[in-house]
Amino acid sequence: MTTPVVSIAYHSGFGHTAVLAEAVRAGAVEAGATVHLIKVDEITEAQWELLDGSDAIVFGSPTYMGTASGAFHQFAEASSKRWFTDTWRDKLAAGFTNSASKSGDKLHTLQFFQTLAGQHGMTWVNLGLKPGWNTSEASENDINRLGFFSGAAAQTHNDLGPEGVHKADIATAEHLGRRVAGTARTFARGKAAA
Ligand SMILES: Cc1cc2nc3c(=O)[nH]c(=O)nc-3n(C[C@H](O)[C@H](O)[C@H](O)COP(=O)(O)O)c2cc1C
Repeated sequence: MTTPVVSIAYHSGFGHTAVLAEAVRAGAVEAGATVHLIKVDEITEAQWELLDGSDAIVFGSPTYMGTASGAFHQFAEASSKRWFTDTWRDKLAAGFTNSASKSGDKLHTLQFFQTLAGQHGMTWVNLGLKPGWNTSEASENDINRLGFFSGAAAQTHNDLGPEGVHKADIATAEHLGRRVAGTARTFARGKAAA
């Protein structure tokens, strides 16, 4: 059986987004992937090489001032070294973010990830879930309760620590991990058969 390699390249200033990174990892492991969890603000040369050897890279960052954090942007800029050599071309990419407000302009962070993936020639894997919590009978505990399509989005109250990350958002991030791992396996099989 093909074992996909999924890397999660993320930043978390105060630990909330790290909870989601763990959830993406758990989902991808459940779907049979080998997973590397990489903190982009502490990334080593060996970890850059892990990214280079991955089938899929999942980008994760809190939303700060309506975009990914400065630390994530620094990583994105540093990835230009890979852009010159097309090292990430045709890998899969996906993304997740967390912020304090229900919207908080999180969509812009996910769109930034999509642009980054596009610049590298990567193929974007969306969330693949219908929106939750959008009828009178729906619940805030629904998976994809914030109704995003392009990636996994979470909202954590400003006055709560990482233990306050919403269970539905954790489930949404786990789903993304499973989806990326499954898609990576399908692509790997397709390449092998081509
Ligand atoms: C500098 C800064 C900017 C922020 N900007 C936003 C924002 O634009 N929208 C929002 O909803 N929350 C914003 N927040 C709140 C964070 O997104 C929120 O606290 C998040 O849970 C932090 O995740 P982390 O612990 O992984 O860093 C901001 C927080 C900081 C520190």
